Amino acid sequence: MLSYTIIYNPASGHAKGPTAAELLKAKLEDHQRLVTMKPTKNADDAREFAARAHSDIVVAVGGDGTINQVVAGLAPRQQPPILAILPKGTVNNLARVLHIPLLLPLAIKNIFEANPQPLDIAQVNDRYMVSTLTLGVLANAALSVTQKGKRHFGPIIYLSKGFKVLAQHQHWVLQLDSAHRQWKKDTQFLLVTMTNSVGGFTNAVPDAAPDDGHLHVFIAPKLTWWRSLLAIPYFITGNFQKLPGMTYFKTEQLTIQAPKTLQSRIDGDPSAKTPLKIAVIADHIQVLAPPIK
Ligand SMILES: Nc1ncnc2c1ncn2[C@@H]1O[C@H](COP(=O)(O)OP(=O)(O)OP(=O)(O)O)[C@@H](O)[C@H]1O
Repeated sequence: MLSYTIIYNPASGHAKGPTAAELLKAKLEDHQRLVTMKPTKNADDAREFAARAHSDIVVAVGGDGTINQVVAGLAPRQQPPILAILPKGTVNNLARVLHIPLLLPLAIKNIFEANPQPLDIAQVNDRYMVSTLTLGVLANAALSVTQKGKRHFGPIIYLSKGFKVLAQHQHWVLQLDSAHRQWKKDTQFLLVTMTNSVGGFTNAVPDAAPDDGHLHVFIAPKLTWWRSLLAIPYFITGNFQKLPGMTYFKTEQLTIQAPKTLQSRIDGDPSAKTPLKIAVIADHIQVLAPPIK
C-alpha cells in the first residue's frame, strides 16, 4: 500500500493549505492509501517533517518556501521519498515551471497520475535551493515584498519593487569562481536560477530546464533608472540574456565572494552568509509532475 506524508503550511498563500490537504487526504484514503498529516507550526517544521517522513511520497502543500524546506529535509537522505506538490503558495514558481496544475482538483489528479521526474536542486553552503538565488538589489527587492503585497499583486510586485531598488544605484564587487573560469564584476545584482522561471515569470531563461544539471547565472550590468526601464521587455519576453552588458553562463558549481553586508535570498528566504558555495545535485530528488520536455 502506497504511503503519503502530507506536510502543509497553514500560513502559505491565501491560507487554503489546510483545506487542500484535508481534501487530498480524503481522496487518497478513498483509494486505500496510507496518509500521515503534518501541519507546520513554525518556520522550520517542514524540513524536520520531511527529514523524518517514513512514507513513499512526501507532499508539500504550500508555496516555494514550503517546497524549499521539504526538499532541504529530503536532500540529505540516501534514498529520499518521492516529492509531490500541491501548489497553495502565492507565486508557486516551481509548480509553474513543472507544469503542475494550480487548480486543486487537477493538482490532486496529478498526484495520482504523474510519474516521478528528476528534479535538479543545488546545495548552497548548508542550505538547499530549488528555484532561485538572488544577491544585491534583487534580493533587497524580494526582502521588501510582503506576503500581503504578493497576494494582492502576484509576481508583478517583484518587478515594481525591483525598479525601486535599482533606482538607488547600489552596486557591489563580486568574485565568482567556477571549475573553469573566474569573474570579477561590479554589479547591481546577481541571479542564479535552476529553472526557466524567476518569481513566476516562466520564460525568463528559455533554454533552462529543471533537469538540465546546470546553474544558470546572470550578472547584471550597472543599470541607470532609464536602462532598468528598458530591461523590462527583455525580462518578460525571455530575452534577459540579451540585455546589453548582461553576463550569462551555465555551470555545475560556483563560489561567490561578496561583501559581508550584501543581502541574499534563496527561494525567497534570507540566505546563508557569503562566501556562497553552490553545487548542483542532479538525479537525487524525484517529483510527481508531467514529463519534462
Ligand atoms: N505555521 C507557520 N506559521 C507561519 N509561517 C510559517 C508556518 N509554516 C511555515 N511558515 C513560513 O511561511 C513561509 C512562506 O511559505 P510559502 O513560501 O509556502 O508561501 P508563499 O510565500 O505564500 O508562497 P510562494 O513562495 O509560492 O509565493 C515559509 O518560508 C515558512 O518559513
